[in-house]
Amino acid sequence: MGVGETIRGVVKIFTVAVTIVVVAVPEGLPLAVTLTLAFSMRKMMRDKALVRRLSACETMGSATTICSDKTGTLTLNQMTVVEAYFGGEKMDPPDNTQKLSAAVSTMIIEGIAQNTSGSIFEPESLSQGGQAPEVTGSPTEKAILSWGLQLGMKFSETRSKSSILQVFPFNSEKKRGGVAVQVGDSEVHVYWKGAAELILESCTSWIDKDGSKQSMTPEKVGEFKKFIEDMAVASLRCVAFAYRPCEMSDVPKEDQRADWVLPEDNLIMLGIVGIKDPCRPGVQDSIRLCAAAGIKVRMVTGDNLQTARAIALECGILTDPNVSEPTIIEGKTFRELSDLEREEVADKISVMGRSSPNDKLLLVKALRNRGHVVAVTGDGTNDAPALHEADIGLSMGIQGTEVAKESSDIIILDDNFATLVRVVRWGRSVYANIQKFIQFQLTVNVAALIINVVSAVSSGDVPLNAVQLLWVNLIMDTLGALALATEPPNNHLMQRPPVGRREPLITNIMWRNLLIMVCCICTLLYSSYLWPFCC
Ligand SMILES: Nc1ncnc2c1ncn2[C@@H]1O[C@H](COP(=O)(O)OP(=O)(O)OP(=O)(O)O)[C@@H](O)[C@H]1O
Ligand SMILES: [Ca+2]
Repeated sequence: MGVGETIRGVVKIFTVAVTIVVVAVPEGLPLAVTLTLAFSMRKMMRDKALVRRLSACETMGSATTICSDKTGTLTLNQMTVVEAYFGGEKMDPPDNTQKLSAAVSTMIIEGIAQNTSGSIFEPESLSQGGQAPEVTGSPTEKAILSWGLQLGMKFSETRSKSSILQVFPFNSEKKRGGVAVQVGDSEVHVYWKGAAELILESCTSWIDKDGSKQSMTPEKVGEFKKFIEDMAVASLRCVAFAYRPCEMSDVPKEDQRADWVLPEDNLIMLGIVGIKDPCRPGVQDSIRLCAAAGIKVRMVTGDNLQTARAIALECGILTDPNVSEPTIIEGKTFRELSDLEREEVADKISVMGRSSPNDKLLLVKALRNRGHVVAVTGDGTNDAPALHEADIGLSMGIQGTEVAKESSDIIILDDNFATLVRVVRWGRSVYANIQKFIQFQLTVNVAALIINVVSAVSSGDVPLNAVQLLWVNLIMDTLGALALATEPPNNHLMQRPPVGRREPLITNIMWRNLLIMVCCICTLLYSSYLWPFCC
């Protein structure tokens, strides 16, 4: 045998090998995955969800549980003060201060105007019947400031009467915010405002409607608690106002004042307000849709447990009003469990009240350890760790802070729970489209592989050479990917359980279809090839 012939033989073996590799590798897959992700990302944008990490679309489709915030996501975030309890009595309507003495009213108004992170813009034309004052700030602050206006508060005037010495801004961890103001030369007032039952615990006395200070007897504590409970059952957010007088001599000098920790014990209770934040319309339907899709929705909120329960009942997360721990649990109780106990309890939790952002993180960790694919919503800066830890972090486009948005995979532009459910639908469609493409591609590849290998072994030659096969692949892959990747979601997708973490991408049914199709294709091709020999 000559050298030329040997080389030709080697080249032939090489081309056959290349041909077999070309048919065996599903080159179209990355194209199809990217196409379907990019396509649904654009569609999701129209549905008010901005995808930051492409693969999150697909992960969202396999989510088994959603831990959702309450405020703004399940509710409208339009808060108004609808109940108030000051001077030891309920005010009816909540802006009726007739029973309160002037001193008490002044104190309440000073507390509202100074102890706030919001602001009020008072247009000058108001006196001539012009525009109404404009209130800005977080929804809770806005509600309280608007209520202050109803009480007759003159915002800038009240603020100019005293000067602020120190501020402790509200945070979700401590659930309270405070301020120290100097009135006159030596008088200092420290105001606190925050989660009602927590503030109540720090109070040792209360202010009567005539302005006299009464000590906080167990009966009175019971009365306050009853009032908080009643408001919470009516799904109101409860915020308490407390106060403590100080002397200028107790306040550190100006150069050390930055480290001054505002005194938070021995407070005097001024009163409590109940803030209504209605459920979003349509939230019930979305939650029902999730239930049908096998996704458990859990509410994690900073609000009082009873308020959380009432809202959860309203929007359908809970159906039985008498559920108990651990279905409905307080953040503190959950925090104090051991890692193992937490994992056991996590599965059962539907509502977590009075939670801090760290509790959210613990819940996400516990659920993930149980094998769940967890989607979490968050808005605050300190929600960032939970958003990071979750399989899919969803931040709020309107209420969310930049930090939360940066840590999230998807931004829900309208803060609405219904959008979240639409994201799940798109996610499932991405997953289904990828599955369809894989099935198509594998069927063709396996059939082509069998035919090529059998021909190569039996005759030493292949039916189509490498270049021809590449052409076929090019056309088939791109068009196939385009067709299958852009298929829109259908309703059937939301009626089956989530795929979760463990389910294989290629299911048994897909293998079965694949085998049947491969058998059909091979039989057809071989019989058409062998037919002339038989006749
Ligand atoms: N600006 C505020 N000043 C004082 N107290 C507040 C303020 N905002 C909220 N609170 C109190 O803190 C509690 C909840 O605070 P937190 O910020 O943790 O919840 P949230 O994030 O607003 O709620 P969610 O988790 O449902 O979105 C409320 O129940 C209320 O009593
Ligand atoms: Ca929150």
